[in-house]
Amino acid sequence: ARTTTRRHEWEISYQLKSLDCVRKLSITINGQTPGPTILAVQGDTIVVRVNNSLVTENVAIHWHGIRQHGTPWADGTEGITQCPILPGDVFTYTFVVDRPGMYMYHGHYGMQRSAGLNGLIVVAAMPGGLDAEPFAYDGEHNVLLNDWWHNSTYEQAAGLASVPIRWVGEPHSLLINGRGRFNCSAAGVEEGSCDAGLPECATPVFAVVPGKTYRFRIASITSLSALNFEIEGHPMTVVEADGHYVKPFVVKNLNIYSGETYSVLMKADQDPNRNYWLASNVVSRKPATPTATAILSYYGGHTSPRRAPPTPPPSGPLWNDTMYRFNQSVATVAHLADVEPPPRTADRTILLLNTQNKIDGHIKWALNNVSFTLPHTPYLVAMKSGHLGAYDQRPPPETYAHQSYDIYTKPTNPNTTASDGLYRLRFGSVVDVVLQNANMLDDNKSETQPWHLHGHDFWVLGYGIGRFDPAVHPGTYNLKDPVLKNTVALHPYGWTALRFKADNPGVWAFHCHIESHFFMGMGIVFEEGIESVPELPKEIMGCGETKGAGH
Ligand SMILES: O=C1O[C@H]([C@@H](O)CO)C(O)=C1O
Repeated sequence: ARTTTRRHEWEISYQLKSLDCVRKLSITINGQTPGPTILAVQGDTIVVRVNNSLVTENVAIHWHGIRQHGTPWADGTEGITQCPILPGDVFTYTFVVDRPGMYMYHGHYGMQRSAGLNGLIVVAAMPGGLDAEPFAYDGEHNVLLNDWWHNSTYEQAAGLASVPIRWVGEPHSLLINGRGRFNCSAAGVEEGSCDAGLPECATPVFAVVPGKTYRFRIASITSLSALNFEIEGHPMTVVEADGHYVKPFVVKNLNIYSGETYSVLMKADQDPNRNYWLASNVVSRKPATPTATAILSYYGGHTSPRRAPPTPPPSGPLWNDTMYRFNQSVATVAHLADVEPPPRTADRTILLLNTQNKIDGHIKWALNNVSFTLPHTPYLVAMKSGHLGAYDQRPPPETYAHQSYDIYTKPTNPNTTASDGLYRLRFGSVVDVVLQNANMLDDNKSETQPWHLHGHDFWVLGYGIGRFDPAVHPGTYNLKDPVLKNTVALHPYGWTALRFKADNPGVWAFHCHIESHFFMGMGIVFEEGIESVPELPKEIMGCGETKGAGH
């Protein structure tokens, strides 16, 4: 079959945008946030020439869910796979989209993703190809969900690094396809900075033809929030998650964590003479942000497509109903047509205890009591060029005191250490990772963490609430039809078990997709097959110990 090379020329710049009607300095691509949607067909090569016009700020862009087989330098993770792109510089990302599905891209430097540097990648299946959809639909819509703050990400970062911490707090708005509606008459809105009449923040409208079936491709790029998405009066059949077809199941509303994508099918079979709400609500953390809405409108119906529906917008499930969300996680298994049974056993198991900790009074997150920091020389570059002093050579711990650690109480000694050491995996080996959640620094508090792996999809073997027992729980793993994903929820006080093959030569991040949590050290890095990575492009070098080696 014929594939295409799709070329994009992007200019990254700061602009004043009013995504929720409140003016804010935002990072844009060709003047837009969200950036342009990359449309492709399975097997296509994507070429994006990124021009950094941020003037005083570096940049790097990650292609979330794209595995980068053979192009590990194009993953876009600053400090891991490349040096940042300097102001005024141009960097070209070239990679193949080898699986159909819904993906995204976003900044992976500092907290730029939260400043607006994000967008969608939609990869269509090759018609009649091996990965053709095992379902039919008449039309499709894309939905990009986000959360949004009015203060700058620099202010947020400074707050997170302060003693005492100034936490980012709940978002000011939720966005649907980059649009939200802040209440301009609310307290604290600066005079003249909010304009409810701007077309930029007009409520999005999704139009459907009566009787037809639609595929909604839904992605969450939130910085913090777990969301619940609902189309009023229209049940949704979940058919895809993170680029893999799932055994169809019907939901009234969908829980979606940052970094996840889903496709759902929706039948336009309701009264066409009125409109319906699409609603996005915060779940898992106590909401302090109004519902984001869009409008579903039927073509030919006797109403204006912009008219507000006659009913109140769906408010979502109870925010703290953990089991409601847990059950959706468990229900997400592979479609018969997309079952790729995992290896029966793993060569190596890494148990990762997720804790909130402190270093010199600064609040951090740690895995097995190590809080992650990025090295100044990207691992990929350092390892290929023999700069072994560029990062901590001691491997981080494989496990924690899982028999004695009490996940239900706050850490007795919250002090932790920071490291930029990484996990080196034997090429081709099968690796299990079990994430264990625990109580945070405050009593009776444990939060959902969405974990994202670069360079691979992993099988989701199991979930539990409570303490993971390595002698018992592996016996309960789903080895029959586990779904392959790149992002997965770790529920409060719960555990999540994953398996993947270390078969993609390169260096890959595995981290919490909450922007501020990664900033606070909540991640690790894997290396595999570094010896078979070919000569690196010079353009990824030029920082840290490779100063002078770049362009
Ligand atoms: O990392 C976090 O910090 C805050 C809080 O624990 C401290 O203010 C919070 O809710 C997080 O998820």
